Amino acid sequence: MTGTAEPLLRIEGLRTVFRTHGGEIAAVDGVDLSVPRGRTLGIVGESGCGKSVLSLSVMRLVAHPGRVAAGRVLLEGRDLLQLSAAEMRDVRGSQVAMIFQEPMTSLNPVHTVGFQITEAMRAHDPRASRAELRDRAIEALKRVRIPAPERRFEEYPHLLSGGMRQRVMIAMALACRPKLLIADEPTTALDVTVQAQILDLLRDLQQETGMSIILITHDLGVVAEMADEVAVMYAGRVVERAAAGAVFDDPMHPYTLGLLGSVPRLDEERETLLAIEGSVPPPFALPRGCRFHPRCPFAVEDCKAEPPPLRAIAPGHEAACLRAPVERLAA
Ligand SMILES: Nc1ncnc2c1ncn2[C@@H]1O[C@H](COP(=O)(O)OP(=O)(O)OP(=O)(O)O)[C@@H](O)[C@H]1O
Repeated sequence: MTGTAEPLLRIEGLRTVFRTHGGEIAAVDGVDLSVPRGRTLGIVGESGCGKSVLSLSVMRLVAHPGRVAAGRVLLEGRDLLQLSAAEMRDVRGSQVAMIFQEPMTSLNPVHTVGFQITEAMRAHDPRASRAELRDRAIEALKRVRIPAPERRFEEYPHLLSGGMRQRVMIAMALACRPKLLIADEPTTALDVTVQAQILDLLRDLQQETGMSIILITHDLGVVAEMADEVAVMYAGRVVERAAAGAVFDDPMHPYTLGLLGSVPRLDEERETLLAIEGSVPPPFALPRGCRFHPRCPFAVEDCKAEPPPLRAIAPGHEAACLRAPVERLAA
């Protein structure tokens, strides 16, 4: 990753497992990542590759029968996995906040928007008066560019459009000025125009506040627009990691090439592939060796032996592939 300054968040050797009838499975299996201050890390990969479990692990919100089995999640050097439940509650919202794909499931339909924002604020500042909280909540609605915030404050969530609901969620998430915002598919449920508005808003808010963002998405267009750094996940592991420009211009892992819908050719033009065949194997049916090898057009016998570690292929650009960079393989 670029930059030498200490990152805001460093994830080391994270492993999150679920107990199932067939035994314990690892949905996140040895992930190392870092998020620089004020920057956006995009985490991409197909459905089921472990993106959401990774973010829930950072928030310590993995529900039973799941648990974080190993690793460290260092926020400014402090390991969140070692905090007491009370300390972690304090970190959530005040230092790290999260927004999800479908805001309606996170907003309570029986309470007004204002009530929900002020309750979230009260949890972190129990001594604030009602009037103070109201003012702050309206301020928070203004920050996310919600028109007529005083009126919206009194309304119930179902009266708002999907885009407005996501703005309310962002307002709640940012109310306590977190240093890190985790956005899990924040625009997936929205139509394209609204999607662009929400991404613009997140970018503006990042400029204003200097917060870091982890943006989780299966949409490479969103990542291209937003991310400074990109981590590509496959079957619970990071398979490629670099500055966003490098991942898009010079992808080195065959899976990334597949996601980008392109294969390298001698004349350096890209030829479109319809899709990578097959799907992400579930954690209980992982192939030996490289987890991508059954779907990989470049796989050789050695790929079936050991899982390849992430290694630097170019400065600041890592890939977990014996054959990387695969551009060379086209020659
Ligand atoms: N409660 C659970 N019990 C067992 N396995 C689980 C549980 N929750 C998630 N998993 C497994 O963990 C793996 C990763 O899931 P995760 O939701 O993180 O993927 P994702 O990349 O975020 O996909 P999506 O975009 O569909 O949410 C999946 O194979 C899933 O089956």
